Amino acid sequence: MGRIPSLDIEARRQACARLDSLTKPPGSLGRLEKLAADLAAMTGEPLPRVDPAAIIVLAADHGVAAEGVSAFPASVTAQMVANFARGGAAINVFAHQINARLEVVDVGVATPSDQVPGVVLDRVRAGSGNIACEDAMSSDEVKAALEVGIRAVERARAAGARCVILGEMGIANTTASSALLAAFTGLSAEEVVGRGTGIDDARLDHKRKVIARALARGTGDTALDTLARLGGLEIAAMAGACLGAAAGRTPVLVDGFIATVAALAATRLAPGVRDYLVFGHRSDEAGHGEALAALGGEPLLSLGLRLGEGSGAALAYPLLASACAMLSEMATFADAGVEGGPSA
Ligand SMILES: Cc1cc2ncn([C@H]3O[C@H](COP(=O)(O)O)[C@@H](O)[C@H]3O)c2cc1C
Ligand SMILES: O=C(O)c1cccnc1
Repeated sequence: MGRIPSLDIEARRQACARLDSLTKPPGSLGRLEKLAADLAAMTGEPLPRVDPAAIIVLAADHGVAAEGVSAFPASVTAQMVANFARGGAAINVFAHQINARLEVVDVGVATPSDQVPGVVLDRVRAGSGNIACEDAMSSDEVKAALEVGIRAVERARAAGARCVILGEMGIANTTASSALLAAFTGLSAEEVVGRGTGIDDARLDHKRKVIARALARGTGDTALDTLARLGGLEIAAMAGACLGAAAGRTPVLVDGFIATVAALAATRLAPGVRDYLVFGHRSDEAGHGEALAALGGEPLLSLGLRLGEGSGAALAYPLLASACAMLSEMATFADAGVEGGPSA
């Protein structure tokens, strides 16, 4: 992976000039105009394109599931991987709608997905350690997981992808994500804990205590160390995917809570990643607002989703495609003979 390039100011300038020459009052397409200009700056293309999109779902298990922090058993991770492979999950449906390539990568499901056709096996270890009482993984394992994400983005780009959507599957990963968010921001367990798959009040209180125990073991001196102590294999892989996409000027459409925390981790590893992030939606998971605030992210959609898998980002993708189409396909005042253009 190379260094992360700066945004292309000249491509943004050209995109902005064109936006003002199109047959509409200046600024009347609101955030779509900013999105078009941002995508030009990211890609270095005055007329950017985001099609085709590629969705990468990273899957792994979490030792902390043994603490009873999820409404579902850890075995659901492997079962959902099989469901993704058969095409039956929400993300399969949304991927199909936006004609996106969907790849499911086993980074560390407890039971290897080697019997599941179509799943990419790029395993670092069989599930992470229980962060309540041990590190999630070693520093070398974090580095290996980052590489898994970088490789997945390289495959997507080789297949022609111009935009990457990162999704995840891993029972108990909202616990690890909350712990990471607290470590990166200095917030308390109370401020970052959420209901994940839908736990009740008693379990929420227990989950908060589990996160507090994990944080009390120490949060690490570097972002890599924090990921090793409190993270998860798929979260580290998603962070690596953000690094790889940014290095190749490929916009990353960020999903919900877990994906946003992974993106935050990536920016702590390499601040330049931030320039390549577009935020798809505001999740109902309690800590998502804090994760977005830490990144200064303004999501496109707010639909009350709390699923993950990349689902909210996939739903937001048509807005990116519309921004690009608007910029390249609308007529200018001059072309259309409409009065009142920029030079009038
Ligand atoms: C059937 C099913 C499908 C899912 N798809 C995504 N998640 C989401 O829920 C999990 C995180 O919540 P928690 O931390 O409470 O376990 C992750 O796997 C996430 O991707 C799912 C969860 C379930 C049960
Ligand atoms: O926002 C998310 O990514 C999320 C929220 C709850 C459960 N799983 C994922």
